Amino acid sequence: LGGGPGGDDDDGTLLDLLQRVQSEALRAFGPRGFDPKLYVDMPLAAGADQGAAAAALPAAAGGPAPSRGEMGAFLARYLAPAGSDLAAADPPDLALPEPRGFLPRVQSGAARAWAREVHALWRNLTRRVAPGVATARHTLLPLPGRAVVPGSGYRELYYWDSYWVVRGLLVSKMYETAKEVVLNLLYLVERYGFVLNGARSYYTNRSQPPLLSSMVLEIYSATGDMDLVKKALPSLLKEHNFWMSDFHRVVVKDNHGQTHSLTRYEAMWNKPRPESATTDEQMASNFSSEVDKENFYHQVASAAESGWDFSSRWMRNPPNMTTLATIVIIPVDLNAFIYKMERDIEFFAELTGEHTTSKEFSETAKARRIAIDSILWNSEMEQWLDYWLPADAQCQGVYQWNSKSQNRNIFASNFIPIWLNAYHHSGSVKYVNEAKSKGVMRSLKASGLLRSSGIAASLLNTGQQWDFPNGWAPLQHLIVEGLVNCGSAEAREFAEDIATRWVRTNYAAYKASGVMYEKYDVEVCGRSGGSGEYKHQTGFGWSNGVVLSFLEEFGWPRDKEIVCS
Ligand SMILES: OC[C@H]1O[C@H](O[C@H]2O[C@H](CO)[C@@H](O)[C@H](O)[C@H]2O)[C@H](O)[C@@H](O)[C@@H]1O
Repeated sequence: LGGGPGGDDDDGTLLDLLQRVQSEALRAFGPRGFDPKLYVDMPLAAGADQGAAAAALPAAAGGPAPSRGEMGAFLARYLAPAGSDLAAADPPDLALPEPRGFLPRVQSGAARAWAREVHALWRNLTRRVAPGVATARHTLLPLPGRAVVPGSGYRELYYWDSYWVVRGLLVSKMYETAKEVVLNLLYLVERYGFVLNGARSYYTNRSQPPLLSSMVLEIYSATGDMDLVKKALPSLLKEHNFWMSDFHRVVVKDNHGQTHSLTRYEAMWNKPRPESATTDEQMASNFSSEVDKENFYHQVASAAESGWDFSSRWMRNPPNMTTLATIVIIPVDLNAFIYKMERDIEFFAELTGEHTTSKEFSETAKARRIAIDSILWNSEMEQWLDYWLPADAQCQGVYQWNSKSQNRNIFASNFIPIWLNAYHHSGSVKYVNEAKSKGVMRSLKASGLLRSSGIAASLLNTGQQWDFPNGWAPLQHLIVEGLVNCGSAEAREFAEDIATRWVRTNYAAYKASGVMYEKYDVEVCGRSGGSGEYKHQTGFGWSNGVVLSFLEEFGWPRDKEIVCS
């Protein structure tokens, strides 16, 4: 733990320096509006020397706080602005005002005008890492191609965000840019053995929800690009190995004596997250022993690997953040994503003539499907539930399944496996059959998650951002697409209803503020989401991708109102 597989030792010292800068900046500028990530994203200024910067840092911890002026002078002299090592890059395939064949079923003038604006936003989010960026002077990692970033303070490429970015780029017919995004992620797998949380040296200790194979599949389905499939397959096998590693793997024995392998999130890190070190250290001050602090940091970084950072989903005692227990939880969504990855690999291997691999992955996927159904499905609630291992689990042994260990709290993730419907390349096998889909739909309708402006992440308002009343674009999309793929008219109608609520709130917020948000408050149409450890972000890659996908899937008739109802 603590190293990160990138092994960029020289970068460790740069990060040490930037973390010290972060804590001194907090002392100098105060907590109001403080953005800890800003400081670890700063490159060394041209000509500045790291040793000299370390020596010149205004105050040593424990001494008097530097003044605002001293801190400002230090930053100006030794560090360059965050983001200055990324250049804006015109996407080669952004046709303005709209590409040929764009959203043919969007007939409402208001919806269409807005969709064009969202389409144009890809230009603001496309970047290229500046030439010569190297880890000795930058925490930004070099990438081979253009990156599409989420927005605001998220100025680098992110893993799971990229899936919805790619979906949106495909609606925008930006096939070349979509492929470049994916080639960057494949490069990260080749360089680090897995896709990093994001393209920064401080993200080398963890991944994010694994959706790379899904991105390749989407691009292949839109373009028939076999070159991409051939290039991707070896990296996908490598990525699969990463998720199958001993530390991610958990074995549970069901009540019939059958053992099942499933997967959990676990970061290779037990220190404060550099991008939020001041926050993590403050929370860890509730623990007196070093061991407890390290365990806490480990749970925090593992929650960040889940993409749900942070949520009552990972807390033993919500809303108490110090009770995070991420690594003893077998998450529903992670296992659904890996099942999908296994099916995709099966398909790609078949396409490229690697029949043995294809067969092997067909078997692996079948075993995971049985595991998900045996350990995570709850037939009484008609949802899939996260499974909690014993508190002291090292996850090395075999755990006996116990119905009481399923977490009965309601989260949007409990419904994500319906997304697996009809994603089998054969198109004929549904992950969830008709009767089960009906049950899941019934359960979702009764869950309390669906509010006037979309699906909430959870029912609990903890002040964390992946909890009530926040709704997130990826969660709406996975559920809506899952419902569409159920195949029944009733499911499609329900899906369209959720999509309509979501599009309206995104539209209203955009009209009021001119920006797309990272998340929205599902209780109030047009209100962005709040809470959590950082201030709200705009831009925003996955929100743009999801509204474009919804508009493509359902269209927007001339007479359908787009303003909040
Ligand atoms: O800086 C704090 C944390 O921020 C990231 O998480 C959030 O933004 C990501 C980019 O949009 C998104 O993928 C994630 O789901 C959000 O919760 C980052 O991924 C974390 O690792 C980081 O600690």
